[in-house]
Amino acid sequence: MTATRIDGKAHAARLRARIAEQVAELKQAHDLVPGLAVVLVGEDPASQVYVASKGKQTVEAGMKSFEHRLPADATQAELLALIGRLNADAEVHGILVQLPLPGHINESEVINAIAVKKDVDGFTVANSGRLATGQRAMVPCTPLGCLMLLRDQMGDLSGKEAVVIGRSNIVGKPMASLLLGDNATVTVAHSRTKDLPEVVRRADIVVAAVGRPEMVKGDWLKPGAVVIDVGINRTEAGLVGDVDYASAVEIAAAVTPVPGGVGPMTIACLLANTLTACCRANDLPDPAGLTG
Ligand SMILES: NC(=O)C1=CN([C@@H]2O[C@H](COP(=O)(O)OP(=O)(O)OC[C@H]3O[C@@H](n4cnc5c(N)ncnc54)[C@H](OP(=O)(O)O)[C@@H]3O)[C@@H](O)[C@H]2O)C=CC1
Ligand SMILES: Nc1nc(=O)c2c([nH]1)NC[C@@H]1CN(c3ccc(C(=O)N[C@@H](CCC(=O)O)C(=O)O)cc3)C=[N+]21
Repeated sequence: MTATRIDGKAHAARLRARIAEQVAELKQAHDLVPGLAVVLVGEDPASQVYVASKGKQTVEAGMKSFEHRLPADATQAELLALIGRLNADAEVHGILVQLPLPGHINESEVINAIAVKKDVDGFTVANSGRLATGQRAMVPCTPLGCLMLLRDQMGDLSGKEAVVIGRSNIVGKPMASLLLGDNATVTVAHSRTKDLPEVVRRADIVVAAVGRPEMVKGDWLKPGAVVIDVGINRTEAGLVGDVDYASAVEIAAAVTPVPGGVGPMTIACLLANTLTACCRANDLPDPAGLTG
């Protein structure tokens, strides 16, 4: 039997509709409009595509979108000055600095200049630490989107064996924290992991965030596993994930496709975090069902 194709695109569209409703209520009850500022340094074509779709979906949800494009040779001081202005701007509730940044810029200094309450990516040290210690945080968008898809597919994750492949600060580590928060038993694998197929074979949940086209094969999987493919790899054959979808669907219970899986959820969760940041900035309760 072939696995369920987890329709991240449709799930994200439903999530955005719920966000738009809550944004309309916020406007009506409190005359507040959430605002998201996106900062893009340089002209990386893939980044341009994401930034454009983020701006479009922000406006469609009834929020304000502010785009700031800096040339590839912009200095770190210029970037920090811009972040300082956005931190002080009452119309801006969320700030996203598109990564990667050009090599001459210190990424962590820039990210940590973002006001913690406006850090809708959840990438500052303060928000990473809050998530890791179980305190109220802004949760990184991609892992939050993966968690929502997993809960939707499996219900309670308590006691499930989860294997996260990849240990980056923006995907793998926060994903592991979220799965622990839902009481899964979590293994984090990486490039030094010995016998990765054997590690993956014990997992009820596999989250692949590696950046290697179609690395995870169907015969690595435990029959009935739920597989979340975070990978976005541009190959000559087009956009592919980190999971070999064709062989995975023969063994798994459910698999996310690329495109149309995690990617659209990432952007929807960015909108969710912007709404959450706006509510928190105004001492209102968190929006229902959006914070993970
Ligand atoms: N859909 C979405 O919204 C998003 C998608 N992405 C995509 O997700 C993927 C991962 O992104 P990101 O976390 O930023 O990537 P990083 O390059 O920061 O991290 C990759 C991780 O994979 C591990 N790894 C590399 N090779 C292997 C291997 N052969 N076996 C096991 N582990 C390996 C690395 O291990 P080590 O630490 O030892 O080097 C590292 O921990 C990329 O394809 C990226 O484009 C990213 C963000 C959002
Ligand atoms: N500060 C920061 N925050 C990020 O969240 C961030 C970032 N920098 N840098 C780049 C990565 C990557 N990322 C994606 C978002 C959406 C899709 C997405 O919607 N993908 C579509 C396909 C899009 C296409 O065709 O290119 C899909 O999977 O269906 C993919 C990748 C966010 N990132």
